[in-house]
Amino acid sequence: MDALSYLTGFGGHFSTEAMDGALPVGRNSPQRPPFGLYAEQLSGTAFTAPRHENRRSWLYRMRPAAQHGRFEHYAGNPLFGGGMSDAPLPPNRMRWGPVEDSATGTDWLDSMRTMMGNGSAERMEGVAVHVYAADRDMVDRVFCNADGELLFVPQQGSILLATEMGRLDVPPGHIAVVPRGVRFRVMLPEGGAKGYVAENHGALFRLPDLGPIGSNGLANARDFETPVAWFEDRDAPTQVVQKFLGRLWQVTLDHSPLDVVAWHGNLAPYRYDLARFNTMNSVSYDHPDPSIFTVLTSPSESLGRANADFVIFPPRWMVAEDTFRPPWFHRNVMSEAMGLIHGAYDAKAEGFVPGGLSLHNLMAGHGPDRASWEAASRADLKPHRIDGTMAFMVESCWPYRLTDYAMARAQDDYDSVWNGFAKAELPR
Ligand SMILES: O=C(O)Cc1cc(O)ccc1O
Ligand SMILES: [Fe+2]
Repeated sequence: MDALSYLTGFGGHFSTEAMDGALPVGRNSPQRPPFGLYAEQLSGTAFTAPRHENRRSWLYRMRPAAQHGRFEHYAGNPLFGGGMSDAPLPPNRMRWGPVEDSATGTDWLDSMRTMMGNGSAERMEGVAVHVYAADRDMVDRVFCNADGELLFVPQQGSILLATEMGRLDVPPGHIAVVPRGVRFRVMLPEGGAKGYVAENHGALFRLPDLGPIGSNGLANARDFETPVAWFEDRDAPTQVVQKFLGRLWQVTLDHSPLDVVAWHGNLAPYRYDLARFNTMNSVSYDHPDPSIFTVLTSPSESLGRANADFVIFPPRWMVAEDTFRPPWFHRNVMSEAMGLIHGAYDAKAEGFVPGGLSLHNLMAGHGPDRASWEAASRADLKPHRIDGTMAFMVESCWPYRLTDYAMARAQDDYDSVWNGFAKAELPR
């Protein structure tokens, strides 16, 4: 397939048409849109959200999205959504091995497994973390999430997201966000794909404020890429599976709903190459709080307290003097889900592997494992480059609960990575 085209900028007001003359000019809803297309507004924020937060787009499509029958329960994947475990959640540190393969012939949708989540789709706050391992394209069907926007973090295999608003290539090392309600299909490379998906029920992801950093840095707005309009004119039965309030529902259309010929607005899918992140770090002493690595943030209603922060641990120089350079020991009021795309993470010498996942819920004591602590406490503090690695964290102000699926698969010996620290010797 030819290289796909993108429009650049975060949250910009884009206009794009896949056919000349399809996009109405000067008004959103003309009496008769070009070619008999149907105008449809898709909103991501309340109509009355302040202008700087207001996100919506106008779609010009071959049939109205309203033209569909009754949704019925979809039984194809009980591990996606479906609620958290009723068993009491212990305050333990938790860790999981790499995403397990699915049965041969499983597409992205049926391979999705919900690991943890907080808040509620119904109250429109909180975040969930899912994993996928698929080896088959979605054929004659699309997915739609009414419960929030989806942030894809591919770990193995480049995925193609064919959405109502255009197509995105998303290789490992990139992330992509599909807005709530936008229908899409996931296409896979030879050999399949694995990865993580963070589902944001709350306020839309945005770039964090930069404060004293100034007007540039971290993820720069110009590096976000939104697809140009693309559509398929396909009169064949197409199943739409929709997640709504944590359950999966299905309806079959007689056509592909990926039939948006033109659109304009500031609510759209986007992708971002994590290698473009302009990483900041200490050039004097001490290890900064990981908020310095925030790519995207979804605020809660309390100032400075994120519903979800998407944070990365990218390659970077470590130069701090007289400093324990890896993450310190800590107990946080925020809760931390972490994954590893590739390489090794500087606080865990062993056991946190690419494709794996960890959870440190609020007040769980954690930080460097003993091997990392010993190495870093004795290291010669020359400038050192952490290379060939990309870990990420979905940090939330609400503690995560686990699904039964995740509970059953947690490593049972994770606590032991903090065994055997020698007692401090006080002067007598
Ligand atoms: O726990 C972790 O590994 C994530 C983390 C990284 C860091 O650099 C500082 C604090 C923190 O929670
Ligand atoms: Fe932490």
